[in-house]
Amino acid sequence: MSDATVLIVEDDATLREALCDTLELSGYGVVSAVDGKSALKVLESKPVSLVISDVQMKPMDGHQLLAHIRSRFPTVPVLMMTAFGNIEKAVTAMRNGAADYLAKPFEPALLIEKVKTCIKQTQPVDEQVIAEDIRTRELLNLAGRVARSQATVSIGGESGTGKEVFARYIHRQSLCSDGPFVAINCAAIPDNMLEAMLFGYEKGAFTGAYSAAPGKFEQAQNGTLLLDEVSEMSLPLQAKLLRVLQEREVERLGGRKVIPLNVRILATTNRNLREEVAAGRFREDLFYRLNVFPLHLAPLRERPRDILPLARFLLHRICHSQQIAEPVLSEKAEQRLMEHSWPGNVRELDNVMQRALILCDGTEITPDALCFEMDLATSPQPAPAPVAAPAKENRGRLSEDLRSMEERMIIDALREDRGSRKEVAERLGISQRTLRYKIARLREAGVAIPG
Ligand SMILES: Nc1ncnc2c1ncn2[C@@H]1O[C@H](COP(=O)(O)OP(=O)(O)OP(=O)(O)O)[C@@H](O)[C@H]1O
Repeated sequence: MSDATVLIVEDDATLREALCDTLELSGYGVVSAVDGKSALKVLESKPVSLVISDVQMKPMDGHQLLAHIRSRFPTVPVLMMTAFGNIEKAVTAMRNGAADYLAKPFEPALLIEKVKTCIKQTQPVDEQVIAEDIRTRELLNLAGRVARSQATVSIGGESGTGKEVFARYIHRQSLCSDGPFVAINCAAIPDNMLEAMLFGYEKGAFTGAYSAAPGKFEQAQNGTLLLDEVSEMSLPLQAKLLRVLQEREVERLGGRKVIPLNVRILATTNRNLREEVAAGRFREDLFYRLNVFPLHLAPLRERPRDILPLARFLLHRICHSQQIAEPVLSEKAEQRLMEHSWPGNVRELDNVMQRALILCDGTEITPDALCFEMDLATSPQPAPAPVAAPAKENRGRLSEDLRSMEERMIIDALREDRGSRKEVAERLGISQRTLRYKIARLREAGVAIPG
């Protein structure tokens, strides 16, 4: 018995019943719909693992239904059934994102085999990469191709654009995907600790090194090491990193043994590395080592066709992890999401969706439930009134969540702009005075302010 549910969309009642019976007998949960419109209703109301749809249907044909599913339910695979001999339709469907196709008539055994494969191939929710906009699709395609080489890849782009998502994707598509994926955030760790964490250390190498420990390079052996925010590394440490990358071997701190490395290196940065080199903050030779294959993720506002599929995906991911029913986005809410400029990119969209889930009535997200970060930064209290009362246990948490989100945004922005108050205020869309006031409140509360 499988816990997967298959949705069958077929207007021919006899065939529909035969398909349902075959799948039910094989242990699948089955729901059916007579046309595209009712299929979308089913998808809105319950989680579905796979859709099997006829191509020739009216008024919405299978291709149109596929387009709706790709944009509104991007995580659900679609298996298309085409008339025998109509291979062009099958090719078009595959190009438009169908997982596979079946040419009618087909044997029940073939149906079961294809269903099994499609469901097995469905990626876990945390491995999915949404790429609906042509710019993102092209980049993903490029990432897939470069993944199979051993080239060092640097991934640039504003904060929250999905650089780590792409790095993980490259690892999964690479020849070392069976090996470990190890990430280290170079910005979050003080320099002397970062060195020990990267290269490892022997017992007694420094005060507090009570036992030997392998570094991230060793941990990533035969896999991938992601150097997140690599531009934040100090110049002396950059020199040490360069040596390891050149020699392809590492020595632990306080150790003598040379450990040969077989590690694929990926690096991300939200700064312009060329500018960092020009300003003398980043070594030119290390820049060329890391920049063998540069990929650049555009800000979300420059790939608008990603916004709604990402919003639906993020909603699905949050609801899935919290095991709650998934509300739909109203048309007006979708419009509002499209109008926003997303300075915090996909991470901001994720935050907006998390807040919307707290504020909405549980079935539909309307514009009132969309609380953007600029609203948080400009108003001392959460601005919008909930459409309906949020669940009781969430009421007290709401203002607390919003306040800590605001604090985090201010601190992140200060860190990113290296403490420049003017740029931070501009970026957050608040006056310098308001920013000064908020920083003073944070200091009073004992929060360390960067810069
Ligand atoms: N294309 C995408 N598909 C699915 N989820 C995405 C995508 N892009 C970003 N996300 C989600 O957005 C959030 C931010 O992404 P990520 O951490 O990869 O960004 P980043 O560019 O590495 O950010 P930073 O520079 O701040 O480290 C994560 O929750 C991630 O899962």
